[in-house]
Amino acid sequence: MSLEIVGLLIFILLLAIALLLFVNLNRYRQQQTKKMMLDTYELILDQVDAYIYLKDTQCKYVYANQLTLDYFGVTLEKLKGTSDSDYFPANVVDILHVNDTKVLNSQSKLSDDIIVDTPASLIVYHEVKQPLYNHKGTLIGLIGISTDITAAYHLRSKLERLANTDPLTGLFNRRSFTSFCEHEFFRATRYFQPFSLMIIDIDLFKKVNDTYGHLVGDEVIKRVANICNEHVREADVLARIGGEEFAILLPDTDIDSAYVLAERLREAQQQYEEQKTPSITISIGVATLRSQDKAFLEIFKRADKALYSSKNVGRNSVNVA
Ligand SMILES: Nc1nc2c(ncn2[C@@H]2O[C@H](COP(=O)(O)OP(=O)(O)OP(=O)(O)O)[C@@H](O)[C@H]2O)c(=O)[nH]1
Repeated sequence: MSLEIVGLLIFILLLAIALLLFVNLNRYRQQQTKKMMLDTYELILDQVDAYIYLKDTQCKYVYANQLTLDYFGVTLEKLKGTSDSDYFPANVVDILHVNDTKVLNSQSKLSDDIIVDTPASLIVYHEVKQPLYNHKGTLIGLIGISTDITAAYHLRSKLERLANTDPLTGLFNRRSFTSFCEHEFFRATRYFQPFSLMIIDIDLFKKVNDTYGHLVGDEVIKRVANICNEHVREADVLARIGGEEFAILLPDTDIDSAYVLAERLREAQQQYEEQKTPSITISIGVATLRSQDKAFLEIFKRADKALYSSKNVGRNSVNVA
């Protein structure tokens, strides 16, 4: 072999080595860039104030960001292959599993509020879950993002309570009472069950205010609210529906039983007031659901008419319409 050929072969070999090095270096650079990008994404996900996680199609965890890992008290390695039953109480696991299955089966997005109520705490999460696909478009699991909405939940509950209750007595107000009654009207008519209604009014209350002042009047209102409260059963709904006017919704109660309850309440109030100054009495109107009633308002109007009759016969009495 001539010297030129050997030289040429060495040159080709060196060129091939250089090319190989170049390709490998490029591949290495690409891998490094990819790793840096992944590290950056992980860093970002770990700093997001939300629980982010991936589950496979068997609902087993494959990834979770740092906030989730801290909450579960595990490392990423330990998390892999575990499921919700390792971290949540049984009732919560059931709900989470239903949601996961829905997302995987329907392959569509789902959002829900989850209440995790344990003896130690009550935490509310808003979770959004959606199916996860690989590059080929095959379903490989789901991605979930949960945010802690406990503070908003408490605020919403408080606002709801404020909107539905009377501040003086803590009883339901007229608005919420009406909605309970309308619901009960449809339930009772649908299942052919009885229900009755009592409207209770403090007698000559204007005189109490005029003689003793509004603060004493308010105390009297609270007294009546307390006596009513002591006489209602668990299923009954007691509300303050006006200034000195109360109402009790009595599910599964016919007119005779409602009358007996109303008489008992009137007597109890009278007895309680014997030693009080001012000493008040109450009048009550009672009505019950009739087959021809088309709306709750018809029962309410009859109970109001019965109350009017109680006032007309000299107050401190119960009447039925
Ligand atoms: N203290 C107090 N008084 C109230 C409140 N809401 C309404 N009232 C008063 O309740 C009184 C109701 O008076 P009326 O409707 O004339 O009835 P009444 O004096 O009870 O007479 P009868 O119902 O016919 O027995 C009015 O003086 C109202 O100002 C309240 O929250 N606190």
